[in-house]
Amino acid sequence: MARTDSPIPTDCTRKPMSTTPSFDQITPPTDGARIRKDDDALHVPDRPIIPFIEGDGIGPDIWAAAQNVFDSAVHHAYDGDREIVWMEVFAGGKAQDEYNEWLPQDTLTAIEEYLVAIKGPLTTPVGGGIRSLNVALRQQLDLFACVRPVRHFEGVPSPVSEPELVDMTIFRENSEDIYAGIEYREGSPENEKIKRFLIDEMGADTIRFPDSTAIGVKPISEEGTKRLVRSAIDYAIERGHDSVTLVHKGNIMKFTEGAFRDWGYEVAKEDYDAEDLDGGPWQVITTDDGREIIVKDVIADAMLQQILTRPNEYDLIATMNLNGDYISDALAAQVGGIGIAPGANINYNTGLALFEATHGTAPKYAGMDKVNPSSVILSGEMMFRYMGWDKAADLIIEGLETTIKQKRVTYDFERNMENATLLKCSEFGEAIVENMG
Ligand SMILES: NC(=O)C1=CN([C@@H]2O[C@H](COP(=O)(O)OP(=O)(O)OC[C@H]3O[C@@H](n4cnc5c(N)ncnc54)[C@H](OP(=O)(O)O)[C@@H]3O)[C@@H](O)[C@H]2O)C=CC1
Ligand SMILES: O=C(O)CCC(=O)C(=O)O
Ligand SMILES: [Mg+2]
Repeated sequence: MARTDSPIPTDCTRKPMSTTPSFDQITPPTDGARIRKDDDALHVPDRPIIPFIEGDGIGPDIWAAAQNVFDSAVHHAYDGDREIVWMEVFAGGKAQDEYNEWLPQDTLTAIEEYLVAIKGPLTTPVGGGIRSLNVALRQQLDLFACVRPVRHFEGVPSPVSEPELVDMTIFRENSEDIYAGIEYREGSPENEKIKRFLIDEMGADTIRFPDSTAIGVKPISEEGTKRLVRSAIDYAIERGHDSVTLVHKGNIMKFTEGAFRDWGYEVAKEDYDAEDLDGGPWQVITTDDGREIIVKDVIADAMLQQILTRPNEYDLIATMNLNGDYISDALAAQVGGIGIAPGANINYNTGLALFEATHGTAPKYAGMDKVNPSSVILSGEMMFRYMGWDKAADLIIEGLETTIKQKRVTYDFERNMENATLLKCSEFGEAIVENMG
């Protein structure tokens, strides 16, 4: 049985609202209009204002190549009747320069007001310094689903023998888990306090080295789990997928990851009238048009083996934040690497969506015009589909597929391909444009 509240249908005909949000330092463009959502539909004007964050490290290189592809795809698809009105907003290094802050309020306001945005990667130091700006954006905007489709493009070199069998979409819970940042440094008074509480009051007797232990907390909630699993099931219903796999390590983390599994099955039963498959716990949902969607579960370590040995048995994956982070890079490697792995951070209730590449800032390649821009380009392709601009999205896929088949590729593919032509990041973007339609 299908719920009706998402994925969000689009309506490209309605007139935009006229109110303009106020900013400290940004002047919004006057020649575009806002995307907005009401009555569960996304309303996209012909000249939508879309905020973008260029990103750190390789961000400026891949953004320049991608923006060229996006503008060309829209122009080719709609012959000048539609156009993206880009609005730069700041986070990371560039925000330090512009605002002397890592994540200015202007940026959060812009994404909230304009509803659909796209970003490049942002740097996060390990072991100290600022907490992740990527995670902060997801948490502060409550973008609870990180949606990462992974599939193979013909001709892309891969470390596995049948990469074409990989066609999965990861729904990674984006707002909870150890990413909540509740952790206490070894030796700090807070750490001591929490350790004493655990040992003296809660009877914890398995902290192996209590005098030198850092502590982290892993919050997993019923609400957080259920809204994520609901989004995955709705997506499966809407797009014709045949299974949703709940991935967890519930045998060890019984009350967090184990509860994720149980709450996931509860959603299937309570919201979609699912029935036990062969006595359970697997569930089967029958959609309004008579299709069957299996909701099943796999333990996370086994899943990392299964995606290599039986990739064709998996379709949509719903999992918690850390598992999703690991699985998305591992799966991306099977289809050619994180240079070609797109993603989106979405709140399916509010419609707010921030599209972004799966990879990071790859600092050793920054400014070299070298890396593969496909990840952010395909994130834009997802963005166009989300907006209902499928013709532009189709042109991007056509341009990318043809360019790869011509063996004109960036270093990451060229090093593993016979007789390929090595292109710079910008040249690869231009080749995609040449090959559109
Ligand atoms: N969402 C985000 O903004 C994310 C940010 N980060 C942050 O990025 C920084 C660097 O992280 P790091 O762990 O080095 O991971 P990265 O993803 O930045 O890079 C790791 C490796 O992946 C390959 N790679 C990455 N991007 C591309 C690309 N576009 N084209 C081709 N190959 C690519 C390169 O491999 P090779 O050298 O083998 O070719 C690169 O050395 C950290 O601060 C991290 O926190 C990390 C992940 C996501
Ligand atoms: O925020 C970061 O630095 C890492 C994020 C990350 O790895 C991801 O989004 O997959
Ligand atoms: Mg990651």
